[in-house]
Amino acid sequence: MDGPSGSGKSSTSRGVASKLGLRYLDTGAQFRAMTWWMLQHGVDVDDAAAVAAHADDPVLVSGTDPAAPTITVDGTDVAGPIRSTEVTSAVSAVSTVPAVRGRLLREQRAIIGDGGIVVEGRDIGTVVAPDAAVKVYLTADPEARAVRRTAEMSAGTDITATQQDLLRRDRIDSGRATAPLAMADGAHHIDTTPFTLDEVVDQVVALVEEASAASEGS
Ligand SMILES: Nc1ncnc2c1ncn2[C@@H]1O[C@H](COP(=O)(O)OP(=O)(O)O)[C@@H](O)[C@H]1O
Ligand SMILES: Nc1ccn([C@H]2C[C@H](O)[C@@H](COP(=O)(O)OP(=O)(O)O)O2)c(=O)n1
Repeated sequence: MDGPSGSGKSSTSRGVASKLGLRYLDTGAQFRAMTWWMLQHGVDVDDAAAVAAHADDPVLVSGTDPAAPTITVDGTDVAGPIRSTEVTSAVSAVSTVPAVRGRLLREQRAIIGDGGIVVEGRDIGTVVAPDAAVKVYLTADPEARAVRRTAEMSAGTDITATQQDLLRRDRIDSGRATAPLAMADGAHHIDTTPFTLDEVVDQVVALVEEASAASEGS
């Protein structure tokens, strides 16, 4: 499941995984955890060489229960801190560093290798798991994405500023040389703007059921 920020990847992926009894991996949380570690250790996130030099230092553990996903860095629970505005502002820069992507790619494939999982991010269908049984690319209008994100934040958060940050990250995530955000070959595109979360979950569950019926029939 790929798509830009606020398109509904996390909530849809968790809903689909829960309904189908699958595991769940939020790769954005892994990039955020790497970014949190860099900021904690005073690494200049705009210095790609400095970030690359520390790419293998943090120890990340991702819990894959869709009802209660977890993430720790060096044994510390960082589920809250990785959503801070500081991490959100810095995460696209850290995500452009090939050493960071390479390290996380290895860990993502190891987790996926255990089978039965919904994985969400920016490059899952294109790079991490191009042979996935079902690939989904979610989008939503920028206004809808900003309204959804702002609703999650504390009262008084400015929708215009949130939308500007989403669009800034879209530009970096889509324009980077390594594994840019892009729709994978064979992906199903769902524009979630007019649909409720439950409707999108049902659409994706139907795609998975169709794919599994087709593979049993072949
Ligand atoms: N189809 C939808 N309609 C309305 N709100 C949605 C929909 N899908 C997700 N949301 C809400 O939008 C917000 C952002 O969704 P999220 O799943 O975190 O997006 P992403 O992982 O793509 O950034 C969440 O508060 C979520 O509950
Ligand atoms: N597979 C991935 C997942 C996320 N990233 C990067 C790009 C995103 O701006 C950040 C954060 O991702 P995340 O999915 O947490 O972002 P949102 O919650 O949608 O705002 O990580 C990536 O480069 N590749």
